[in-house]
Amino acid sequence: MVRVSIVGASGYTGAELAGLIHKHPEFEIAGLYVSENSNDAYKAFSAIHGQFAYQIDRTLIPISEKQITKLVAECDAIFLCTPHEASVEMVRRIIEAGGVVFDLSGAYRLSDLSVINEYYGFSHKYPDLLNQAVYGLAEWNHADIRKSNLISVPGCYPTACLSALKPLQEAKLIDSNVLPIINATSGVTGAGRKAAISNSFCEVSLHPYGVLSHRHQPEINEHLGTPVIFTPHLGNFKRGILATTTLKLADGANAKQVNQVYKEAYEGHPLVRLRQAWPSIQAVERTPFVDIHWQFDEKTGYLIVISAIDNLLKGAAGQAMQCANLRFGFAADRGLVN
Ligand SMILES: NC(=O)C1=CN([C@@H]2O[C@H](COP(=O)(O)OP(=O)(O)OC[C@H]3O[C@@H](n4cnc5c(N)ncnc54)[C@H](OP(=O)(O)O)[C@@H]3O)[C@@H](O)[C@H]2O)C=CC1
Ligand SMILES: CC(=O)N[C@@H](CCC(=O)OP(=O)(O)O)C(=O)O
Repeated sequence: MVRVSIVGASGYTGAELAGLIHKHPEFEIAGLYVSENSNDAYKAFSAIHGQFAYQIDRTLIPISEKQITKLVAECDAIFLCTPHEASVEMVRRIIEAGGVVFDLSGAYRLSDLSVINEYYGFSHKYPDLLNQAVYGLAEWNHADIRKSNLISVPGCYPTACLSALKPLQEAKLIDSNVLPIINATSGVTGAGRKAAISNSFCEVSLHPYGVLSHRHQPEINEHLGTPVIFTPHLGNFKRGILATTTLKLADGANAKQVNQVYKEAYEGHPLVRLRQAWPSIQAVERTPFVDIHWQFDEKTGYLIVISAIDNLLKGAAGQAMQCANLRFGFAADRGLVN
């Protein structure tokens, strides 16, 4: 069995991951951790996440950045389900101690230090590690994920958007003179478990945020290889993301070519479902899949692509599990689909 520890296990993505590992035939939980001064230190994991009562009988252990190194000797891999700033330092310590880390935060997803500073508001101290990090978009980077000790798991919106757009970009079917426009809506778990006025029950309706300034725009740009306009929205539901992209196809490109590139890109990748109907959040909620469907308008030359994921699964814990499967030599979907 592959023994793994989860830091940030009281949070939403950490809890999902604990659930996935608990039922995985090849992995087992070595330990569940929270921060040094956490209000949840020494509480039972299932006291916070009641769905795991009588299933995952574990205590949340507090851990400091400095103590993280000791985990490396006690398990085969560490998942960081922690805030970006906390991950920066913990990743460095794990890698220096010879460990394997799957970081769910945005700390190691971008390569340009000035872009990190602009969008995350801190200066990154470890440019060498940024170069070493493999971006864990599982269907696209599986060969590198298998060999890496530092896997940076993509953000939730980028997973939905890149899954929809990469087949077209790789096949050069997008008109490079017209930026793809992405409008995406997320459920409130996307913002994490910590209390905030903007995420409280009576404040959430359906509204845009981070317009022209969200950190996922440079993440999509970098890993797609072409700039986009990305506008996120918050919706009044718990989990899921639906992303609608409107883009102009390159001159001469047609519907048949589009169908073919999607088919070829995702042949043999069972967690991507090329649907014959428009995706919905209901169809992906609590599943590890990304659903994609598209339609070409011959009159205007524009293509509409819609993708949907569960932000906590394909957008976070599910994809982290896919990466861990690949890194430890299992099929990408092992333990994720029955
Ligand atoms: N929610 C989502 O849909 C997605 C989230 N992500 C990213 O994944 C990470 C986790 O997100 P999410 O689960 O939503 O966040 P939550 O706020 O729900 O959970 C964060 C967890 O980290 C712990 N934590 C905070 N600071 C530290 C620290 N210094 N050391 C150790 N543990 C710490 C918290 O516990 P405590 O503070 O009590 O110690 C808690 O367990 C974030 O970086 C987020 O950006 C990525 C994709 C999707
Ligand atoms: C609804 C909501 O607030 N969503 C989060 C995205 C969560 C996520 O995937 O992203 P990171 O790992 O990059 O934080 C946001 O917009 O900040």
